[in-house]
Amino acid sequence: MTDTPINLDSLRQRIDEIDNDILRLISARAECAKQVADVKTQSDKGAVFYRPEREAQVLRRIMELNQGPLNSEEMARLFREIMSACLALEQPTKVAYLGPEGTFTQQAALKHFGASAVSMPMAAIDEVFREVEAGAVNYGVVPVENSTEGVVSHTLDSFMDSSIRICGEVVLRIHHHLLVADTTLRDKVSRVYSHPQSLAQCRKWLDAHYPRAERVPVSSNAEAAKMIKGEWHSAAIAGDMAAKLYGLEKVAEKIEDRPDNSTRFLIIGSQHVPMSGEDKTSIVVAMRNQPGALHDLLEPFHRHSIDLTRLETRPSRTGVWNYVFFIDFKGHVDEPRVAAVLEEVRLRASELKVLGSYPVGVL
Ligand SMILES: C=C(O[C@@H]1C=C(C(=O)O)C=C[C@H]1O)C(=O)O
Repeated sequence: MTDTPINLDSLRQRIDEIDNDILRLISARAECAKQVADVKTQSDKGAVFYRPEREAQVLRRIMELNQGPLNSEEMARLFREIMSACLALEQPTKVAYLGPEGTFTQQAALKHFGASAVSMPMAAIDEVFREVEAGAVNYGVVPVENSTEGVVSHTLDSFMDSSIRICGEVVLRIHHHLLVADTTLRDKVSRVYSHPQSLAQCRKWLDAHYPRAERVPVSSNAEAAKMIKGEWHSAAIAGDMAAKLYGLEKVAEKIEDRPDNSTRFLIIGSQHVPMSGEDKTSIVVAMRNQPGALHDLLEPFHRHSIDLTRLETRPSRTGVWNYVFFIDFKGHVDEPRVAAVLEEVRLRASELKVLGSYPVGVL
């Protein structure tokens, strides 16, 4: 090793000097953010402090400028936290998420808003919607689709009778672990608790390693983690946050059947988000029950070369909504070509609701 004491000392002195600079610069940035808050308060009626499009632009710019040695995701994560703290100086952001504590949705909320946001667990998806609608919180975070198991239908259904808008998205890699408590007899595990989606995502692994264990679906992975505390023959499938929160040990790590297993979450609120330069739009459309309805709906997108990223059909719950399609596509409602397509779709559909245009998830 070349680390003689003299070298180590001088390197640490250099790090101290750099830290002084970082401290000074972060403080200067925070001062600026406070001034931004003053400008917003003076110019807006009911000032909106959190600006998803601006945050996405800041993070994308940092990732582009970054030249290492830290990788761009890591660098963006650090800037995410700096912005989170700056925004908290403007206004503390309250975020409701699908709880209980320790769920992947909480992890998604943390990833999107950073640690300075105040996050509150809700017992169900429609409660998250209600809290946002009532103005009790600024934003909500709900899961919407999983790469292995598909759509979270509760979330889509909640949009049908709500005025809530989508303000953002965040995608999380989902790693599941088999967890036990310190009182569990590991070789006697006869029951595995988890959320039905997680059980499904680990089906093959369970078939291979615990073919005889009873699989018990519960309301969330965090709930599963909590339940096994008093049961010596039970294990839970959950993620890192739940493992840490309930002090459980990992018997096996990353047991999801697909290595690219990920879940997409939506940030819901009430604001219109301006263009960030790389955006998505979500709409819900009802078509009349007639042959060729789906073709008529999709044709304008094709003709205007607009990229669809998701198409989901839900059964209608009212007479008006015969066939209901949830469509995500690349682009923003403020772009003329998108506005033109939506105008055409509006003429062909019996109902069209724009759920929101928002920045494509950065982190
Ligand atoms: C500073 C602003 O307010 C908030 C904080 C941001 C930041 O720290 O960079 C960015 C967007 C907003 O969420 C702003 O709107 O520019």
